[in-house]
Amino acid sequence: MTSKTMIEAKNISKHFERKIALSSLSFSIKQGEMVALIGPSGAGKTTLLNSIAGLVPIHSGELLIDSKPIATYRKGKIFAKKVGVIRQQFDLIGSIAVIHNVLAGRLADWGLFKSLFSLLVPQEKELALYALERVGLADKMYEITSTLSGGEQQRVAMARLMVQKPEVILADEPVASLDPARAEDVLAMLIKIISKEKQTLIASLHSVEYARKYFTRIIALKNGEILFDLPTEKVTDNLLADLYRLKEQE
Ligand SMILES: Nc1ncnc2c1ncn2[C@@H]1O[C@H](COP(=O)(O)OP(=O)(O)OP(=O)(O)O)[C@@H](O)[C@H]1O
Repeated sequence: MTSKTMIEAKNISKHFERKIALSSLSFSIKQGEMVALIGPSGAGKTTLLNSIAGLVPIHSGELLIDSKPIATYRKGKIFAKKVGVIRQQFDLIGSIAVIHNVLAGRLADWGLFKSLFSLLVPQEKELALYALERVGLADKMYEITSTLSGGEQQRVAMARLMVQKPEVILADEPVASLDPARAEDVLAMLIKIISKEKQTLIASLHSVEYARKYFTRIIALKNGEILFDLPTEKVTDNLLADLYRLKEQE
């Protein structure tokens, strides 16, 4: 069975005033791929993820999500079912119980009334419980979100994504704020959930070790350009040395 193409970038470029953040990038990503975006600080990783998330507009080129130009989606329910984002700040509401943050993943499917009513009487509680069990937080369902540790909040954000079930998940440095043991744990959990649901993952990472261990494909960005785009097993130490070499050493 051939998988469908979920994301297709054709010569996309983005600049901030005179700074070129993305320089004519082209690639395509199929359903079910696990793609790590690596590269030195300022390479354009966040900008690329934000472009695919529809958070920053590109200046030129074409960006297709599930074969349709991103601009045709507008912001809304249909896009939320296609693309979900885990950001470094997790975008959780700290002052409400964990269950409400998890069920916020259902907003794309619920009408306004059901969404508001759910704040009083949580709707589809079993769904939230199932997702929280999967990330090992079932006992924290009614705790106020801001009282959880950074790692736990990261897992709440993941439970919310499980409930939202977008086809593509974009994660910007998903484990940067966690200690190494917790980071591995969270990353392994994320990969497991995503492969089971046949979702597509694109994550930016500073850890080459994690990129090699958990992802099937690595796209390396440097100065807004793709330095290499290869299946993980083809990424050599020489290529990595080139990627992270400082300018004065070139
Ligand atoms: N809002 C902005 N305004 C101006 N310049 C920006 C803006 N966002 C990003 N840039 C610039 O675009 C380039 C790419 O930034 P980006 O954040 O995408 O890199 P990155 O690879 O994610 O870096 P890091 O690994 O440090 O997060 C950088 O030179 C950055 O300074």
